[in-house]
Amino acid sequence: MSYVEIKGVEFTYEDLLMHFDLAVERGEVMAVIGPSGAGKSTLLALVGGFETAQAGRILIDGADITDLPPEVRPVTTLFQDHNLFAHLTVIQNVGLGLHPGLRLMPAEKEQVTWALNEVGLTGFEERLPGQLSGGERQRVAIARCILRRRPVLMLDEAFAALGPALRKEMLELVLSLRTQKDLTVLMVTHDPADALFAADHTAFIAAGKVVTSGRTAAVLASEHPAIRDYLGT
Ligand SMILES: Nc1ncnc2c1ncn2[C@@H]1O[C@H](COP(=O)(O)OP(=O)(O)OP(=O)(O)O)[C@@H](O)[C@H]1O
Repeated sequence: MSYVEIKGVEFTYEDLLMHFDLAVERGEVMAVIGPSGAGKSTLLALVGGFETAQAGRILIDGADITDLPPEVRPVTTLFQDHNLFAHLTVIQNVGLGLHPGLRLMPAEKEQVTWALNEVGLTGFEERLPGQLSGGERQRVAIARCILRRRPVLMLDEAFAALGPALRKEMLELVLSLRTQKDLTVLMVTHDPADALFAADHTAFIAAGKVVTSGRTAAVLASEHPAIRDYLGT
């Protein structure tokens, strides 16, 4: 049995019927690529519980999570934007990973300090998001994710707005956290280079279905017309 199992999961938006089957092994990074509107974000939303499957089951570590509300799923998601509250300091934003209130007990503050250190942001505690670079803001959001201690981390084009060098740096951080914290990572990206760099396996999605999945290099080299079209090669 795979660590994450998405089995016959169906969801419809207007005229697009999506039907997903996908298995992700424990500790791997799986990239999800495919054309705009293919259903990549919807797939992540279904796993995260922000959308509810109309049919099929989602299992994580053997437990059926299909009907659980998002906050109790063993999953945390990092989006491209809107991960942080602009009026809250770094420490408050990260502290939200522990509980929804803003008053942190000393032991909680210690945990936040630990998480900020893990992402290389010691000394940034009292800044507001507006006083950080894009990469630093995503580091704050990652710190909150690791504080939530969920075994599955999902990235929805989380680094798409960053330049190539910074994107690589952020992916390196994710890879190192994956190893240290035994995370399983599902990562939507539009950049095949990101998939090649970070992902053991890649799933190619088109028109609401997983067209193919396998080793990243093999998927990117596939002769499947939809993949060649998408890559423009
Ligand atoms: N809230 C919504 N209401 C209605 N339709 C939606 C909604 N969200 C997404 N859709 C539609 O569902 C389909 C899949 O969208 P989704 O965002 O999952 O695609 P995607 O592969 O992530 O695209 P992109 O790469 O552009 O982010 C699209 O046709 C989109 O227009």
